[in-house]
Amino acid sequence: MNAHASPACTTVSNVLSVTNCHSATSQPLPLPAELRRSIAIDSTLGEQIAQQRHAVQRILNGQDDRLLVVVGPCSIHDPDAALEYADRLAALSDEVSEQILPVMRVYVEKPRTTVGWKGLAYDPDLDGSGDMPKGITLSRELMHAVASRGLPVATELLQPMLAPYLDDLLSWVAIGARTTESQLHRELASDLAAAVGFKNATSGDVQVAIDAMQAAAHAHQRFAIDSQGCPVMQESAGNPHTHVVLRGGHGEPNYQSHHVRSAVKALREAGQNPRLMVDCSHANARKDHRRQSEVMLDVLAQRKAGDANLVALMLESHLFEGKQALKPNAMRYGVSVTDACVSWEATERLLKTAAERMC
Ligand SMILES: O=C[C@H](O)[C@H](O)COP(=O)(O)O
Ligand SMILES: C=C(OP(=O)(O)O)C(=O)O
Repeated sequence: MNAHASPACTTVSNVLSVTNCHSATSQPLPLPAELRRSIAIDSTLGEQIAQQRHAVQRILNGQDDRLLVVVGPCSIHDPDAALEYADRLAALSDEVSEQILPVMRVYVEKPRTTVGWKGLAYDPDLDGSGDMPKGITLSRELMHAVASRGLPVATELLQPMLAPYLDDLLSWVAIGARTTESQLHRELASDLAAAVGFKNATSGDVQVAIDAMQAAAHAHQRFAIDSQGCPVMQESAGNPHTHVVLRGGHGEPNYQSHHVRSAVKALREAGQNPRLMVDCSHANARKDHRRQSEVMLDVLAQRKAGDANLVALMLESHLFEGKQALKPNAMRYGVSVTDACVSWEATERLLKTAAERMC
C-alpha cells in the first residue's frame, strides 16, 4: 500500500484504487459505428470522396499540375457559419477548378500551445462544459454536410481516438506542428486512406516532418479503438501519400526559395516525395493574417520560375476578417475564435489570383 495515497484514492475497503485518482467524472461517448450509421455516407458520397482523395494524391504525385489549396477557418466554432462558408467555397471551386483543387479546412480539434479552447469536438458550447458526445456528433454532421456540398474535407487529426468517428469523410489530413514528432500520430497517418501533410515543428525543424513521412510510409502494429469501441491491435498498411507542410517556426518564415530548396534537398536525400505544401499562415505570416497574401504570391512566383515541387498551399480564411475572444452571448458571426483569418472577399481574390497565375 502506497503510504502517500490520498483518502480519495482508496475504496471503501481501503484498497488502493488503480484508477486515476484525479478524475472526477467520466461520461460515455457514442461508438464510432453508431455515428457512422446515423450520419452515414451513401454510395454516391463515398464515390465522390474516393475520387477527391485520388485527385489530391495525383497532385501530390505530380500527375496533375493543378494547385491543391487547403483553405478555411482556423477552427470551426459555429457550424452554421461554416456551412455558409462551404456554400461560398463550393461555388468558387467551380470557377477555379481547372487550375485549383480547393479543399475546405473543417478543423474540429485545436492543439494549444498551453491552454485554450480545444475545438468543436471538445467543447461545442464554447463555455468550458466540454460536451464531447455533442461535439463529435456535430463534427461528423458538419463534415458530412460539407462533403455533401461537393467539397473535399480537410482536418487536423489530433486525438487518435477521434479518427474512427471522422476519417471516412476526409480527403486530406494534417498532423500538426506540435504532434509531427509523435509516434502515435505517425502510426495513425500510416493507417489513413487520405493523404497526410506533416507540418514542420514549431521550432522550424523540417527534418521531423521528413522523419514522420518515412515512419508513416511503413506498416505498423498499433493500439487502436475499433468501430465498436473495443481496444484492438491494428495492423496498418503504411501510407505512401504523405508530404511536408512548411509553416515557419519560432516566428520566422520558411517559404522562401532557399528554404524550399533546402527542404526539397533533404526530402530527396531521405528518398521521400519532394512535393510540398506551404502554409501561408502561422509563422510564415508571422501570425499576421494579412501577410498570407504576400506568402502566397511569393510561392506562386517560385512555382512560375520553375519550382514544380510547390504543389500546394494552405490559407486560413473565414467569412469575416480577424479573430475574436470567446465571449458567451457576444460573439460576432463568421469571425475566427482561434488564429486570425482573412475575410471571404480576400479569399475569393486570393484564389482567383492564384488561378490566373497558374495559367
Ligand atoms: O492554428 C491554430 C493555433 O496556431 C494553434 O492551435 C496554437 O494556438 P495557441 O498558440 O493560441 O494555443
Ligand atoms: C494548428 C495549426 O497549425 P500548426 O500545427 O502549424 O500550428 C493549424 O493549421 O490549425
